[in-house]
Amino acid sequence: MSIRVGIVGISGFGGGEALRLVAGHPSFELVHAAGEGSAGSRLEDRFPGVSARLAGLVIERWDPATLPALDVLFASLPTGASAEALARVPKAVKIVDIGGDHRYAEGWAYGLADVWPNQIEGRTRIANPGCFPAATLTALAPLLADGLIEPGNIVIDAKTGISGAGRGGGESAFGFAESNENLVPYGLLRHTHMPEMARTIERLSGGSAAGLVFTPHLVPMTRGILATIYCRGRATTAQCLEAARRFYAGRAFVRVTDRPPQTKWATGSNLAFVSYAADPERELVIAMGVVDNLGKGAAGQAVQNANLICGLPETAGLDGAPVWP
Ligand SMILES: NC(=O)C1=CN([C@@H]2O[C@H](COP(=O)(O)OP(=O)(O)OC[C@H]3O[C@@H](n4cnc5c(N)ncnc54)[C@H](OP(=O)(O)O)[C@@H]3O)[C@@H](O)[C@H]2O)C=CC1
Ligand SMILES: CC(=O)N[C@@H](CCC(=O)OP(=O)(O)O)C(=O)O
Repeated sequence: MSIRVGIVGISGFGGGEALRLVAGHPSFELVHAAGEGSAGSRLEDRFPGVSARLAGLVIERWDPATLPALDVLFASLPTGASAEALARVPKAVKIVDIGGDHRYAEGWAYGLADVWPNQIEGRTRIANPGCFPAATLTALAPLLADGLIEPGNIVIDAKTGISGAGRGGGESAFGFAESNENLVPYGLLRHTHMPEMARTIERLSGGSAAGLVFTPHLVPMTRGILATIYCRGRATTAQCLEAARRFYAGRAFVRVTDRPPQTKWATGSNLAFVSYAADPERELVIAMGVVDNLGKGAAGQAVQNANLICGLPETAGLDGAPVWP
């Protein structure tokens, strides 16, 4: 069975990773690529290593009115650029939005695929989580589900690779000379991912109010996120690990590890690694979550979501090993 796929924003980092995953997917066939500045170029002009089968595909100017017949559209546009246009995509086309315009929007399922797969299956509009929420919420979900930490008292200290800012670059974008051998905090007290994380923490904890502090830092690496999360709770390390192993039993993409996870473990994959260290005497629980910002943080999770809504095995096209070293 061939599922006809389109990618809008294909020249960007998220779109490029979606291209890589779709090109290697056993059931997906890329039939449409779209963008703005890149419109008119062939895929091989932008991606010299693309397979001969896809090399000649021309990137179209993004216009929902001229879409060919598609089963699934991956949208990887700058946040703020997709809401109006995606509303004009025909209902028959399933959409996975990698950007931030539809998280908790009406009619859209929140695509935290390892936690709520059943709420994604059967839907046609999926909002992929942000990259920091993907790392953070995957680590916190088992603790919140078991009441092991207080949802009102959470401090998230996250580190991200530079590709998280996109090719176009967000407010945190720097050139090589500024980002190499440098460590840069940004978005303090007002990062756009805070409301998304707060809302999801409330869902995970059965409605208790979330209270969180979140500070992301840019580090000089291309990919990867490590979220180190400080919480209040009386659990032991063993209880936290056991809760996570139970919560993610049978789930393909979350690995619960005894030792603290490292960003390189996830590079190029849709994996998330979680681990915990806790001191009940001090009522301190440290949760750690690692993802590739372009994998579980973007295109990997998007393909997982597309698999779920297309009735495919969740792991289709995603079971390759990470890149090492
Ligand atoms: N980078 C990451 O790690 C993550 C990114 N995201 C989100 O994914 C989305 C894409 O991010 P990312 O790939 O990093 O960003 P990039 O800047 O790398 O790419 C965005 C792409 O969108 C295209 N584009 C911009 N404006 C328009 C428009 N008006 N119409 C059509 N195409 C347009 C551009 O294509 P062209 O070259 O043709 O102009 C560009 O290549 C964002 O919402 C981002 O927040 C989410 C999780 C992680
Ligand atoms: C390094 C860097 O700039 N990272 C981005 C996160 C990318 C992401 O997940 O963005 P959306 O939620 O908009 O999809 C940021 O902090 O805004």
